[in-house]
Amino acid sequence: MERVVLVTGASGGVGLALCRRLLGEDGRIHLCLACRNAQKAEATRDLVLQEYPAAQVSTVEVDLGNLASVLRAAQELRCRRLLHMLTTAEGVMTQTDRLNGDGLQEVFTTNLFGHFILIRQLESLLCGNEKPSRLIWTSSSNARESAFSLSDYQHAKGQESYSSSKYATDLTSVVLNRKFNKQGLYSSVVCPGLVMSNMTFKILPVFLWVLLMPIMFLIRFFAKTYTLTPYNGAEAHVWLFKQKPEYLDPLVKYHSCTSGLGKNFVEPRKLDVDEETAEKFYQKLLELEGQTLEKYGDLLD
Ligand SMILES: NC(=O)C1=CN([C@@H]2O[C@H](COP(=O)(O)OP(=O)(O)OC[C@H]3O[C@@H](n4cnc5c(N)ncnc54)[C@H](OP(=O)(O)O)[C@@H]3O)[C@@H](O)[C@H]2O)C=CC1
Ligand SMILES: CC(C)CCC[C@@H](C)[C@H]1CC[C@H]2C3=C(CC[C@]12C)[C@@]1(C)CCC(=O)C[C@@H]1CC3
Repeated sequence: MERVVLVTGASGGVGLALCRRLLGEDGRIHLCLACRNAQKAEATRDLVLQEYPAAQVSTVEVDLGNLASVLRAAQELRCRRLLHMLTTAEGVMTQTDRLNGDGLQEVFTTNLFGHFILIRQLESLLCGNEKPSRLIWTSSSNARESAFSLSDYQHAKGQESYSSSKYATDLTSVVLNRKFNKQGLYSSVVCPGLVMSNMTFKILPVFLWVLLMPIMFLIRFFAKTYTLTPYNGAEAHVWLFKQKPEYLDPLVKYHSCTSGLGKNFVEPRKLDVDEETAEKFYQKLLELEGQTLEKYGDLLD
């Protein structure tokens, strides 16, 4: 049976590189590109098919920062009936987090809660299959406990919404394993390292990064997480794709690394999470999910 792999944030950066690399690893997979914009999704599909003309590639439109869009996408995916792996590679990092149309913090929703709802809505496809299914969350080395607080888990009050959302991602993955491993669903978190992408181009302009490139190649001899290209950044995702999920440690983050001479490898590092906090946070996510489903009852089957 073909394996169906859904990649969010597939239109650029690590997500697009991951799509290409997965097809290079296994041309028999069915790749589903999840993008927030239908035109971009089609353009990405064309790009991937140019490289792998025989590949099975479909698209689904989903804005992960918009819960109605997430529920509609889940409905559509449920109709397609199969899903074996979901990997997140979308993300927003901004100094000015704000409320979205659902009245939730944008960074929290896009980086975590939209995916949480998507996964919960796709539970029937992901759980109880003959072979284990898997989730791969793109987290970050920037996930910091100090940025996260249970009382303000959407990070409405602080200035570190990105770090908070990534820490929340790590917590969620730990609990998802506890709840769903028995049903054959396994979750892992990865960090792509420092990658030149639209995200980093918002921190410094492209020309500055280009000027800094020789320095960064030198730094890479000492800092292995300077992966620099999206291709290298997707190393940990691709490595996980090839592992048996039931043998992975749920309390580990898998870091994409690149040596000074450009060789890619994966480094597992223990997650800095308190399991009790993780469980409490998960209960809060369930509460928020309840409110969301009540609000959007018309989008449920
Ligand atoms: N770059 C880096 O150094 C690091 C990145 N990461 C993480 O890696 C992941 C990928 O980042 P990277 O490839 O660098 O970033 P990019 O900005 O290049 O790519 C982000 C992708 O997410 C999509 N996206 C953004 N917002 C939404 C949304 N609301 N709904 C659906 N899709 C959305 C973008 O789509 P569109 O094309 O429409 O904008 C794009 O395809 C992120 O989770 C990021 O946090 C972690 C550590 C370091
Ligand atoms: C090459 C250096 C001489 C100059 C670069 C300095 C900084 C702009 C970068 C150093 C470490 C980077 C980093 C990120 C952004 C850019 C830096 C601060 C991230 C925060 C990007 C998003 C993440 O998820 C984690 C990254 C950690 C490292």
